[in-house]
Amino acid sequence: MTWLDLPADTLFGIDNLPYGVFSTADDPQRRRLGVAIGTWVLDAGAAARAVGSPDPLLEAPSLDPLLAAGRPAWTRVREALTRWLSDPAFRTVVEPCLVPAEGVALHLPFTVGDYVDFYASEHHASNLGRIFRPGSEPLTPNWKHLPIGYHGRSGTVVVSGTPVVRPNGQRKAPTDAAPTFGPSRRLDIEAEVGFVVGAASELGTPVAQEDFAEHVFGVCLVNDWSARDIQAWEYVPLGPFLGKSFATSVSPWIVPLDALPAARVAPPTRDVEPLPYLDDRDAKQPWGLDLAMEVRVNGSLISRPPFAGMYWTAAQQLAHMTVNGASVRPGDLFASGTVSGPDRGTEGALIELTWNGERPVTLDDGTTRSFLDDGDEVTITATAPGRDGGRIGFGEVTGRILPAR
Ligand SMILES: O=C(O)/C=C/C(=O)CC(=O)CC(=O)O
Ligand SMILES: [Ca+2]
Ligand SMILES: [Mg+2]
Repeated sequence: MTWLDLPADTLFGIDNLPYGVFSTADDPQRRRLGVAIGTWVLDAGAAARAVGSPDPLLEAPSLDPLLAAGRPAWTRVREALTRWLSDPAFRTVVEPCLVPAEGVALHLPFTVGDYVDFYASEHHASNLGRIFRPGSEPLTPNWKHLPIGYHGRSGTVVVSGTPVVRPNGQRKAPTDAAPTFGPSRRLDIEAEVGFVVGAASELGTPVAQEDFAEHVFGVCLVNDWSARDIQAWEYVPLGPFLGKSFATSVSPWIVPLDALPAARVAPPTRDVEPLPYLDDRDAKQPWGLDLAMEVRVNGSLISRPPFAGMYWTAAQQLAHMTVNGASVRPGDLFASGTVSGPDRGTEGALIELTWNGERPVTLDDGTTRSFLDDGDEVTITATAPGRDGGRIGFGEVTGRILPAR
């Protein structure tokens, strides 16, 4: 229980406490570490000072030092924040450190290190296989043996709200004789879940699945904007490149893994036996997570992707990403891959929802979309089960398309 007067159905209750970085209109240059609670942002550094235990990890203008500090520090800081917001004895000193959330600007909360994007939804992978590689098996022979991924461009990871300029590039439809250059005509979204690495691992030493929570700090939402025409022409044989590197949007609030015990679920049954380092069948609690996502274009709900059905978990992805000895560093971000369910209306990308443009979606204003128009605003939200029947909110990742330059 918190001494704040929060509605029972708040998505930012005391069992969530996601971390972000904010500034206020009267001091726009000063970035501060904040924690979302109800309709407020707690200035975490100021609160620590107010209770008489200033904390350098909370004074930084980003989450970087906290991420690097590792699991014991994450536990200590979360326990302290919970105590300050629960124990009425702290109310008079902590309450002045609450800032109304509607008035703050939210920034990219950490320095993004390496960025990896996976491909973990069987439904998405099968759909894209059918669309991109008609006549072949939808799933490639490796798909159920390893979590397929690629390294993306961390420098173009942007915070929610950043406009996305339509990319120019080479486009070539299978029927075109030669490629042409110009603005993408098939600009798409990918609704994904991102995992933020905190504690580094050692070069040469893989991170086993059971050590997932020692290294991963928290979870955010990701929109992996994708120019399908550029992608389809460029991706053979090395994979996505300019069709995805122009921008990747992330939500500003990082929900700690510690907020998600009630969200953990068993992943779907795998029909191919995984190699030992990927096997999670005996794990006490594998890392399936029951996030209910929603995708809106200009406010119209177009899809509800279910994260619980992802074939590969984030713990398997981290184990795979490091099994060759590659290390991870604070701020590394890896995304799940597009979250698509088996049913119509649960696909995480327009290319699937509209089946390559053949069946456009109708928005609430009566207009239709195969892919995104200039001016369109895409917003992805998610919630997960929380304590005592409550829900954990992830906030949103949103972005509006600007015309090509
Ligand atoms: O199947 C392909 O050739 C391409 C697939 C993608 O575009 C997907 C990708 O970025 C990974 C994902 O989000 O699942
Ligand atoms: Ca993707
Ligand atoms: Mg991208």
